[in-house]
This record gives sequence, structure tokens and C-alpha cells, in this order.
Amino acid sequence: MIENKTIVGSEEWVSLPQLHIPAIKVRVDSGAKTSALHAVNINPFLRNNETWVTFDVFPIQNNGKKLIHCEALVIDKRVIKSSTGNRENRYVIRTSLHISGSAWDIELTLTNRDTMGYRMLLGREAMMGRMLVDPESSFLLGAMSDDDVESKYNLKVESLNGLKIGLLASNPDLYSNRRIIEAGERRGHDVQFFNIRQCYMKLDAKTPEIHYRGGKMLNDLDAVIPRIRPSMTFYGCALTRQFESQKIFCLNSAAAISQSRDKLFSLQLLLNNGIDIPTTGFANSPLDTNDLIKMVGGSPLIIKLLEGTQGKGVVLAETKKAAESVINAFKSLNANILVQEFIKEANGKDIRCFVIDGKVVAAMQREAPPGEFRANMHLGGTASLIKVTSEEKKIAVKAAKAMGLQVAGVDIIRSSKGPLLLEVNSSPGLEGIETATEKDIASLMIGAIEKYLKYNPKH
Ligand SMILES: Nc1ncnc2c1ncn2[C@@H]1O[C@H](COP(=O)(O)OP(=O)(O)OP(=O)(O)O)[C@@H](O)[C@H]1O
Ligand SMILES: [Mg+2]
Ligand SMILES: [Mg+2]
Repeated sequence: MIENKTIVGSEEWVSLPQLHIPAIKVRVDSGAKTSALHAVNINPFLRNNETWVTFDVFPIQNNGKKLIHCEALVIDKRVIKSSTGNRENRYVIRTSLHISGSAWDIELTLTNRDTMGYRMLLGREAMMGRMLVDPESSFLLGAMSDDDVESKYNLKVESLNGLKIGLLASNPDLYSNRRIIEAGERRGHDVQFFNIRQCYMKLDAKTPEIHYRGGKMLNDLDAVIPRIRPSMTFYGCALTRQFESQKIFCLNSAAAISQSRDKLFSLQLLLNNGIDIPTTGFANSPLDTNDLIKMVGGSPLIIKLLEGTQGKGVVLAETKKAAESVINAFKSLNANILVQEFIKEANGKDIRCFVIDGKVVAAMQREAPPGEFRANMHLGGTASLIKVTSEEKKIAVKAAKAMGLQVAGVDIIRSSKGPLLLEVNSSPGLEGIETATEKDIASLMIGAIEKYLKYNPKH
């Protein structure tokens, strides 16, 4: 019966019209029993008491732009062993396969293995009685150029006017992240959320790449907004650096973010740029504790964990004895700390200046709840509108510039000696400041990207 069978190569182009996939390159694999489709966002739902699935397919290899939403009736759920030996419980659907003028129904399992090079695998069940494989050849039933594929998918027509912006963060439901996406879309851009943990990259001189779990490529973004939480600094900065090396604009560079995460380094840098800070001491050994306390003017004094955030690692030691115990306790845990003169006259208040592209776009005062000296909102601090002086504005702008940050939350404390810089944040939160000032900060952040990229909306 060999005469009636079509000879195919190890790769071929097919189409799946019921799924609205006009062309997809398959790996012909007679070693696999069932055929598989590389799908993401696979979600079951009930329709007329039957289980269906919705799923997304990126049908074109190395193209993260073209996405097709599919739905199909589930005919089975099966444990499938992949070529690497992993077992996975997969949905099975039935759909019509069109290949070189013939069509027949095949079963397809849905899988979202990232590592699958081909978007579809054609197994022996689908080929049974119809095909013979010549493993040495490819595209015996017809090759397709990139242009052919593009025209099948109308890729050129589809392109948006706006910018493609990626938001690199950890939690899409966070107020700040929701606002950034919303503001970007409102200004006509395509803003997509990417979980930092689900991005991975290929370092290569000729074809460097950044991928997202599920196979999407992120190489074609126009800009990236990194919003890296402290626990993700190392990986998040490596990822941001990779975008930079691929000439994708990042709203805050990896270098600026990583140096802002080192409190000591930041304070040194700020001082070197002529910005005043509360007198600060740092020592490696507990043997120097006594002198360190003296250096910053004795008690009461502030002790800060270098890795602390949200006020959690900041302690006020009222007496010299208390200071010694706390410093030595931290040291015995091998924690890195700095000690700092306590600005009592601030009365539990500090000022947050939000700097974008060299301008203070909003400012608020934060006030600690009664009995607390730390003004952090996470610790119950309240925010209110405040008019900052031109000196304070200058300090904030200078600090952001010294740190190399296009977007920065600059914290200033009012002392009897004048305004002093406390710290500079590279992923400042939007909720407190937008609420207190009723300013659309998210939109101003997107505006900074537009300005840098010289983007002109074509109405
Ligand atoms: N030297 C100081 N004198 C008086 N109050 C201080 C001093 N340093 C910090 N504070 C208060 O404690 C709060 C927290 O300190 P700081 O901002 O340095 O650390 P953090 O909030 O833990 O860091 P991050 O803002 O990065 O989360 C400040 O907002 C301020 O209200
Ligand atoms: Mg702070
Ligand atoms: Mg900080």
C-alpha cells in the first residue's frame, strides 16, 4: 500500500483551520504516539456539561507577537511521557489537520513545555495509513519563506501604532503595576506584564535572546519598566541588563537599580555628589562598637540593617547601652548594619519626593503613627500633601541624578541643620503618592519613555 502514501520529511508545514491556525511548522516524529501542540494559558471550562479548553498558541517559531486564542472540546485527559521522560497530564482535543491538499482529523495533546523547539509535533497515530517518513528530508510537501508566513498571518497589518512596553515585576495585582499597565494602554501602547521569575535569556554574540515561559520572545519590545522587589535584585538586574544589551530602553538601568540597593554605597555616592545625609557610621567588627557610637554623636541613635526595607530593619536605640546591645546582637548574626545620628526634631516625619526624568513630579509628607519614629506607610504611616522647598527639590533631583535613576523615590528628612537625604528608592510605590497628591504618576512614567524614544502618537 506504499503507493497511496505520501512521503514526508522530518519537518513540514501544516494548517489547523478549526483552530484558525493557517500555517504551523511541525516536527514529524514517528517515535511519538500522539501529536502535540505547544499551547499556553490552558484553561478548562464547562459548556453544555462538556469540558472544553481555551488555550493560546504562538504558532510561529521565535515570534512572540502572533498569538492565537483557541478553544476546543476536550476528548480525553492523558498522562503523556515526553521525550525527556517527564510525565505530564495533558488535555486531548480533536481537530482537522490540513496538509498538502488532504485533510483528516487527528488527536492533539496540549502541552506548554518551554523547551519544545517546534510548535507542533506530528506523531505516528496521525500519520498511520497515510504517510511515510523520509527522515533525511525536510519540507517535501512545500517550503514557506518568512514572507509567506507573514502574509498568512497578516503580520504587517496587525502592528500597533503605540510602543511595546514590558513591565518586569513580580505581582501584576499590585496597585503600582496595575496603574502602570493602565496608564500605558490609555496612552495607546501595548503594555505587557512579565513575571521576572519567568523570563530567561540566551547570552550569545550573534543571536542574544530573552524568552518568557511558554516560548514567547521578548526581543522586540521598545521599552522595559523594571520594578524589581529587593528579594529579586540579583536576577532582576541581570534580566534588565540583558534588555539593555539588546538596546531595549529600560526605565531605570540595571546598574542604577543595583547600586541603589546597597545603602552604604548609595550614601557614599550621594555624599560625593555634595548631598548632606545624617552622620553615619559603619564598622566591620563589634570591637569598634564603642567608638562607632561616639562617632555619630552618641545615643539616641538609629541602627539600620543594610538589607532592610519598609522600615523593618530600622531600630532606634535610646541609650548607649541599648545601642551597644543591638549593634552587637546584629553583628553576632553577621548582619551588615550602619549606625546613624537620630534626627529627633523630624518628629517621625519624612518627605518622599517622586522624581521622574530630572523633575520632582510629586511630593508628600509621611508621618509615623503615635509612638513610632519610622514614617513608612507599611508601618501605619499616613501621607499628606506638602509643599517642598526649592532646596529640597534640588536635593531630590541631584540625588536621583547621582544615582543614575530616571525614576526615583527620594526620601528626605527635615533636621535642624536643614534637609538631609535618607535614601533613594529605585522602584518607588505609586499608591501612597498618587492618593496623597491625586497626580497621575503612572502616566508621567510612560511619558518619560515616550520622550526618550522620541515617540509621536499618530493620533
Ligand atoms: N536618622 C534618622 N533619624 C530619624 N528618623 C529616621 C532616620 N532614619 C530613618 N528614619 C525614619 O525611619 C524610616 C525608615 O528608614 P529608612 O527609609 O532609612 O529605611 P527603610 O524604610 O527600611 O528602607 P526602604 O525605604 O528602602 O524600605 C524613615 O522613613 C524615617 O521616618
Ligand atoms: Mg524608607
Ligand atoms: Mg531603601
